[in-house]
Order: sequence, then C-alpha cells, then structure tokens
Amino acid sequence: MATSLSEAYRDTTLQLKHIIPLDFDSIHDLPESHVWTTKDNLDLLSEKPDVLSIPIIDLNALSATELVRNACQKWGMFHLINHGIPLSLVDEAEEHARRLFGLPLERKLKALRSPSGATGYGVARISPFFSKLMWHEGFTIMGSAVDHAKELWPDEYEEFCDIMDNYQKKMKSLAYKILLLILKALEVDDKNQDQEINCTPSFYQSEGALQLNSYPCCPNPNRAVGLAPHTDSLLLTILHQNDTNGLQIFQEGTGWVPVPPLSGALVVNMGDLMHIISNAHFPTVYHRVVPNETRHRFSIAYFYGPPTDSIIAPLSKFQTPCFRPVTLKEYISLKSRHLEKALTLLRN
Ligand SMILES: O=C(O)CCC(=O)C(=O)O
Ligand SMILES: [Fe+2]
Repeated sequence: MATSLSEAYRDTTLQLKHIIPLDFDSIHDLPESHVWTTKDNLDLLSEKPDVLSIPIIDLNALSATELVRNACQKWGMFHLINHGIPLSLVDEAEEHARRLFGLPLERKLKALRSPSGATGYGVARISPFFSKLMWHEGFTIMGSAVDHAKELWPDEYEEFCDIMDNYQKKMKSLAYKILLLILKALEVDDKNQDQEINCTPSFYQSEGALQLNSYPCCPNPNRAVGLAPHTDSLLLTILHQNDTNGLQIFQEGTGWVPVPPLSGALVVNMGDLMHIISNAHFPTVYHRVVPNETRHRFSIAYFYGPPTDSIIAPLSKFQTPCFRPVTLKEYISLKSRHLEKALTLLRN
C-alpha cells in the first residue's frame, strides 16, 4: 500500500525538548537555551544590503518560461505575481495562523506533535541538528487538520479546517502549474514528460504539506535565530510571508541575501528533489529566518512533492546523472538522519 507523506515522516522519535516550543508570552529576556554564537552558526555579519534581489515573475507573462529558467538557475527562487490565488484567502489563512499561535501555550500543547509524529504544534523538525533552540513555533498540516483543530478549539474548529483545506487545494494546483513551467524551462517536451521524468507515472499525483510558522518579537534578535539554515526537501515550496522581514537565502560568493516580503506576491523556491531532477542545474535554496525585535513574523509554507513511493532521478536527457535514483520515502528518511548531507549521499 502507498505510504502517505505523514507516515514517511513518522520514522523518528524525538525528545520533548525538540518538540515543545518556548512559552514566548512569559519571556522577557533571551534564555541561554536560545542564545546562538558564531560557533552555533550565527553569522549575521555576512548579511548583504538590499542591492541584490530575487526576480519577480508574472505567471501570465509571455516570457514566463524563460524568466523561470533564469531565476531557477541563478537563485533557485523567485517572487511570483499574478499567481491566481485570491488575496482574501491568503489573508484569511494568515489570520487563522495568528489566531492559532495567539492561543495560550497550555491550549497549543493539546495539539502537540507526538514524539514520532509529523503533524501538529511544535518546534522546527530540524531542531535536533542544532545545539541551540530557535525563536520559532510551528504547526504542520498534512491532509486534513481536523484532529488537531478539535484539540485546539473543541467547539469551533470547522472554519480553520475549511480555510486550510481550501488553501492547500489552491496551492496544489498552483504548484502543479509551476512544475509544468519548470519542466518546460528544463526543455522537457510536453508529450514526453512521463518518459523524460525517470520515475513512476504517478509522479503528478502530488502530496503536499502546509507549515504555519510564527516568529514572535525577540528581545535580542542579534543573538537569536528564527529558523536555522536549511533546504526544503520536496520539489518546490510556495511561501506567503506577512509584512515582516526575516527570510534570507545564501548565495555562494555573496553571503546571506534578504528576501523582503512583496505585497501580494508569493515566494517560490526549489527544494532538494528539484535539484536532483534538474541534475543540479537548479540549486536547492539554503535559507534561514532571522528574528525581529518589534514585529511578529508569520509565514505559511506549502511544500509540494510527488507521492512518497515515486522514484526521483535526474531527467533522462542528462547523459551523466549526478545523483542515483531514490524514492521520496527513502529521501525523507535520509534527510531526517543526515540533514543537508543527504544530497551528498546520493551523488554518483
Ligand atoms: O518563515 C519563512 O520565511 C521560512 C519558512 C521555512 O523556511 C520553512 O517552513 O521551511
Ligand atoms: Fe524552509
């Protein structure tokens, strides 16, 4: 039987300190557990001014394929405008994320992710790889949010679920459109997509996950980290960020480049699987979030991938594949044990 995405994430058991976030409401100073130093990977000084910025692409532009190809090659990321997602839906989803994170900690803990689970309230999944904790709390949804939503709001969970369902549905069809555009940018002929993509026909029956992120105002942002540097595992991520800075991407030879929010736009970034499929022509984006002293940042990330049993490999047009084939399930397991080294382990 096919493995669902949440089952694929269920093979690790974590300690509670790597699940339960801080009670941010009761904290006025940065606790030692959250103080990062250069040794802990805190490298804020290399941040570059706003002179560099990732491209803005209009989904309906005649030259969209060309623009996507250039953006993916150089940045692995772009802002997307005219994406067709109603802004009212994005606003509603953000509003409900705020409502969730605004609950008292005791209430949020009712929906705590279980030690071997994939969904619910908790710290970032990458947390066990770092000695210090992050200034962040998250809520992960895979499929229906109903079980956890009932734990949060026993009598009024339906609206939250409806909005998250609708948001995921719309994101999924947008992600599919973007995938087709990217395949075109990689010069995969429409007719030969199944053959070119060296994996099972079910590749297009995608699975996705929704990650709500909250980064409360931080008493000492220069010594804290919102979300530690990482790459996203699946094919591509579509991100909404509220009007608060924080996201940065790492550019080889340049350093950390800020990705300030652009009103009405969504941020699209390549994940590890796209890096594999493109035979490393498109970088997987190494990114992080820095906290803010006066503003509370919220973001909503939709991670889009193929079914977990799909085999992922460089497109067959690449004569010298630099990665060996891998199922998504196997890749998730490699990543949860080796984080960024997982890709290196697949190198031919
Ligand atoms: O909050 C953000 O901008 C980034 C979120 C992110 O990187 C993630 O959820 O994987
Ligand atoms: Fe990410």
